[in-house]
Amino acid sequence: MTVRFVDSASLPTAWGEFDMHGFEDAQANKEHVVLTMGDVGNGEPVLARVHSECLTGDALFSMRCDCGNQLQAALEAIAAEGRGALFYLRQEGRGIGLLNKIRAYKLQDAGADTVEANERLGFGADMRDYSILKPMFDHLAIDSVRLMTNNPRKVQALEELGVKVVERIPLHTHSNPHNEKYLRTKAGKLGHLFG
Ligand SMILES: Nc1nc2c(ncn2[C@@H]2O[C@H](COP(=O)(O)OP(=O)(O)OP(=O)(O)O)[C@@H](O)[C@H]2O)c(=O)[nH]1
Repeated sequence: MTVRFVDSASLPTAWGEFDMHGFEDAQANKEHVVLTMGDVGNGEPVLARVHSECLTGDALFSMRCDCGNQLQAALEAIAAEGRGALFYLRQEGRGIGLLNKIRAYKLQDAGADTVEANERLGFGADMRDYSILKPMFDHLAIDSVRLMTNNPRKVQALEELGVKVVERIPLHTHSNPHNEKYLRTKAGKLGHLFG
C-alpha cells in the first residue's frame, strides 16, 4: 500500500469549516480525502465516518441508496460536536467502480437485489479494501474513534488495522420507496444493523 499524504487546505461547508487533507494512492491511481474539524490528534476518541464514494447518492441526489443522507448526517454530527473526521474513500460501488455500479443497477431494475447484481457481474458482494485507511489514521495521529456506521464489517476492518473503535454510533436515515429493498438487502445479506 503506497498511500501518501499530499496537502491540506480549508473547506468551508454548509455545516462549518473543515480542514481537507489529500491522500494519493499512486499505485491504484486513486485520490482520497479526509475532512477534519477540531484537534483530532489529541488522543481523545474521534467522532468519525468512513464513507465510500457514491457519486449517485453523494453528488447526484439519488434516492436508490442511503449514501447522500448518511454523508450529510455525518458532517452535521461532526460540526455539532466541533470535532471529528470524515474519511472519504474512492471505492465507488462497494469497490466495483461507477460503470459496474450502473450495470448492477440495470440488473436491479430487472429484479436482482444489490448482492445478486454484483455476483452476476462476477464480483463479490463487497469488494472494498480498508487498508488504505491506515496511513491516513497515522498521518492524522488518530488511534481511537467513535464510528458512525450501521456496518459491523467496517468496525472489524478498523480494529484489524489497529484503530480502536470505542463506540459504534448508528447512522440511520429515512427510507423511501426507491431504497427500501436495498436497505432490506443490506440488513438481510450484508449484516447491516438497522433499528
Ligand atoms: N455495487 C453496488 N454498490 C452500491 C449500491 N448502492 C450503493 N452502493 C455503494 O455502496 C457504498 C456504500 O458505502 P458506505 O455508505 O460507506 O457504507 P455501508 O457499507 O453502506 O455502511 P454504512 O457505514 O452503514 O453506511 C458506496 O460505495 C456506494 O457507491 C449498489 O446497488 N450496488
